[in-house]
Amino acid sequence: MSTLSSIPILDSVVSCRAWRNKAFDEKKSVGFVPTMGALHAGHLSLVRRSLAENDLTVVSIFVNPAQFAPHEDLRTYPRTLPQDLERLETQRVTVANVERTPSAVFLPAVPDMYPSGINQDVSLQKGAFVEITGYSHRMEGASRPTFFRGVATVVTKLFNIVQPTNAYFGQKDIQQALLLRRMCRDLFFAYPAADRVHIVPTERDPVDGLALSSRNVYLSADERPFAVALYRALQAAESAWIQGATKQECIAMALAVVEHSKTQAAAKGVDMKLDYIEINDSETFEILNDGEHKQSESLGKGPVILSGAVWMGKTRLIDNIVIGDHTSRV
Ligand SMILES: Nc1ncnc2c1ncn2[C@@H]1O[C@H](COP(=O)(O)OP(=O)(O)OP(=O)(O)O)[C@@H](O)[C@H]1O
Ligand SMILES: CC(C)(CO)[C@@H](O)C(=O)[O-]
Ligand code: BAL
Repeated sequence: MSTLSSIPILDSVVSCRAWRNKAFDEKKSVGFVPTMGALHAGHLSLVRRSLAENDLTVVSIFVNPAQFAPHEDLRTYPRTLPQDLERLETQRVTVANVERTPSAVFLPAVPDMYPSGINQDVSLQKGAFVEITGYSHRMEGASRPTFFRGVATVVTKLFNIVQPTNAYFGQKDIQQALLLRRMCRDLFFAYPAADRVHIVPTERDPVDGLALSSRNVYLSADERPFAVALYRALQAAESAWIQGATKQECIAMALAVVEHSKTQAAAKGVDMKLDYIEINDSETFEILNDGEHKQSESLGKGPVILSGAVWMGKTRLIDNIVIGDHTSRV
């Protein structure tokens, strides 16, 4: 155990297991917040939720090479460990007159997490990997075909090491959270059980509503004002949906908002490119048919996900709005 901060740092799988065994002995519940660091208020809202609901809270910081395709930004991904530790130290929640603060930070090294080694090229990978098939090819999976394999694999490892009672993920990465819930259900995880995988609402910039994201630091001052166009487009589609528009009409509304911002951005020399905007079923992630609109909820079909991704120059941002109650699922 290292002591770079007032919060104990567990810098190996062995030390994390020992920490967890002690918590088992003491019959303490453990909340877990997996992150890749560069912590912002979105991460901290997950931490506070865990503090409120568990005796102990552990946060992992691990930039997972397996979820980055070879052409993606693994090398430049923001790494801000000293600030991350400072931010975690400020988090506290009082429960029954007892103040809770984060109990430990798990900071494993890449060789510790990948004992057989790790190559970002899937065709060269060796060892055990986890795939959630049939549900990973739409939305983010369509644009990042190896992403969920990398996420499911590292989160399986993290869950096996930390063995959390509860785990917390952000709605910003809604498909990731729902797929991980499905993984826990399909593979009979006990720590956490599928219904202990919690989805926490997206924290947004208080001024314009941009979803907080570690990658926002890549945005230049010129790009930043246009980055919220995706959220505005999703909001436009949402209100059309609520008024009973067809799926195609909702998408058309959203595309018009993006087009408008794109033209304004281009006038300022900012390059903006839409990756996708879609409306998908929250269970299967299949794209909704044009005929399926808001009546799908009253027919008992449950919530739908309005989501998208946009490139602002070299930065890829995602966002979503869930229509209906996704917390009732799984
Ligand atoms: N704005 C946010 N509100 C709530 N949770 C969030 C937000 N942003 C990220 N999270 C959640 O924090 C956890 C860790 O995410 P991660 O460390 O990848 O940060 P990130 O901001 O999503 O980074 P990136 O820019 O790489 O997508 C995930 O469960 C993610 O969904
Ligand atoms: C869940 C996660 C920590 C796995 O590396 C990552 O995908 C993230 O931060 O969202
Ligand atoms: N929050 C998702 C992590 C990633 O984009 O790699």
